Amino acid sequence: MTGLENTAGVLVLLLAVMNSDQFASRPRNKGLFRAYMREFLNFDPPVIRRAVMLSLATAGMEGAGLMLLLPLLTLAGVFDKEGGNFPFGNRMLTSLKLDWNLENALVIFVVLISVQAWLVLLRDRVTRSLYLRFTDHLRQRLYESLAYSRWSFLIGRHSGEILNVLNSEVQRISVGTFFLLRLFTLSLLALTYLFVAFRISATLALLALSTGMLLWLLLRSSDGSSRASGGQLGQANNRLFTLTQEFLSALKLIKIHGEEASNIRQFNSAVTDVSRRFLDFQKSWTRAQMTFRVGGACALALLSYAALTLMQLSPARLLAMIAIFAKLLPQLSDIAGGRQQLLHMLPAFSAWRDLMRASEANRAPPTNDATIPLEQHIVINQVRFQHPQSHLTLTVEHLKIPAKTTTAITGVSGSGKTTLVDVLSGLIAPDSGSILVDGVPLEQLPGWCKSIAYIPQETLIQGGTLRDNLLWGNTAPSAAEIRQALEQSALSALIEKLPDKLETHIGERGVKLSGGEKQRLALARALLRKPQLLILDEATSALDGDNHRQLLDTLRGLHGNMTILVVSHRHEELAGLIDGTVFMEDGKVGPWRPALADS
Ligand SMILES: Nc1ncnc2c1ncn2[C@@H]1O[C@H](COP(=O)(O)OP(=O)(O)OP(=O)(O)O)[C@@H](O)[C@H]1O
Repeated sequence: MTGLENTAGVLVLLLAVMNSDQFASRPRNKGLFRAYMREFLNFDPPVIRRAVMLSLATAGMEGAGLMLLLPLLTLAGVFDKEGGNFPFGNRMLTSLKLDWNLENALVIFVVLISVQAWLVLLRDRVTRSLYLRFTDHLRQRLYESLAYSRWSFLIGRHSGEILNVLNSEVQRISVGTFFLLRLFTLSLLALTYLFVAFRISATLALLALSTGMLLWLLLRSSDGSSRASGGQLGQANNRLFTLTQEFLSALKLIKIHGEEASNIRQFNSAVTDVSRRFLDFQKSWTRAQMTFRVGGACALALLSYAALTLMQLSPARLLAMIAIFAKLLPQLSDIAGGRQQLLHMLPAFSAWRDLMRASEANRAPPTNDATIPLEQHIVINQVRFQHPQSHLTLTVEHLKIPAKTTTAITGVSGSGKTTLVDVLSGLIAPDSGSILVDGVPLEQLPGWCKSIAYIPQETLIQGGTLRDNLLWGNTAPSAAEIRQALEQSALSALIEKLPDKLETHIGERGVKLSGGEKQRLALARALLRKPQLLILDEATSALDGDNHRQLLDTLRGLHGNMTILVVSHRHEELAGLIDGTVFMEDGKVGPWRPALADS
């Protein structure tokens, strides 16, 4: 960072946290706030610098406008010469070589206000786009980090939690950042007013400042509750997202079991909880502002009294002071409120940072686009793997799967078939042992996942058209390639019958397709990848007789073109299709046995 950026950063930091000892008194707050500021200041230093400059300029113009106020009133004949004797305002007029008359002073006043309005417009545009882009940046950084993190890390997190951080927590950071920028602007303006007040009457300004500090100290008590309610709001949002996510994924089951009412109850309670947490904070926030305003009004009355009776301030100066304090008070109350908003936002930033750190610490090794050919065999030696908190240990002494064969992986439910496939495809790194593709260790093959097509039991079908689904995850296949994939997966006849052909919309998650059609669509999409290794993980088990037979016919057609693994606990149905079998029991993986010997 340049010196100027540092200065800008320090300015933001100083002014945003006017009462920084409050943060200092809570080390976690302080550390979190620093981390947040670092993230923000490193985001786009030139634009932050511009926003700081514009805020300084608008505050300067506001100050100049105020300084002109009293000479103007004197010229207008409202006050006598003494009341209007303000060197700065007078100097401003004389330095412009203008006659000291009302018309010129009014023109300058209008010009000052117009320039200020223009600067405010520029400042607001810059700051608004700044905080919105910062929000996007946080969201995109986290998304990218999650996308590149290890599978083992992702499956350990509830998707509701991830959704909550990506959506509502980042949104709360956005609101906090808006208040940070506002706090900065307001603080500058408040300083400007105080500066002008000092020029009018230093004693009175000092008195006002001390009263303001007193009010400020009074409000410190609500800081802790702001922070705490921010944390509680985060938890309530987390529950809401988790429930929503679970509801959506279990929709069919909920309907079949008639569990709508209990789900609605849970959801309603989560929604009310979020509102309650939010209202709790709003209450303390508005209470803080009200305290400031009422206290401020009392202080203003006392100060006016003191100024008139004890200090014998001229009416002109007194009027100017009242005008300044009347402007200053709402600003101070907004500053106090803004601080509460920042404290309230910190737990959201903490949630974002924790998830970000965890996913970065679990970053998967990089992959590349080069397809790895599989010409000879996949060999697994002495592999061991245990899922966290699982009773099952996957154990492979030695397994050799010949290339271009079709192999059935069989075993009872829970014997570890999917785990074996995850290890084979590089999704899970084993605790020990080696996996060799044509003799090369998997760790040296960053493009291995690009050579694999995987079809799970629960196929991923997206909304949109048939074509959208075919192209998902595939880089621009030609029309001939699409035709061939559709032929191979026995989908051509169906598509021919549809009026919109490949442009037919299949509804959300493909609800307009049957289970078998979805599986064949998934197979066509998989074939478009031109995989070296095709894995079907119980992909046929949910299909009825016809669809099942059709899919097996398709696999028969692919036999010998690529290495195929069919995970199934009904391997007898694969007779005549497979070259070999791997049997699993309680996590132990047997050798590859030729199909003949198996039967
Ligand atoms: N994400 C996970 N986290 C923790 N443990 C897991 C996870 N996935 C699987 N396991 C453990 O591994 C065991 C085997 O699961 P796996 O899915 O590999 O078996 P499977 O043979 O494919 O079962 P099925 O035929 O029912 O699909 C499970 O019983 C569970 O203990």
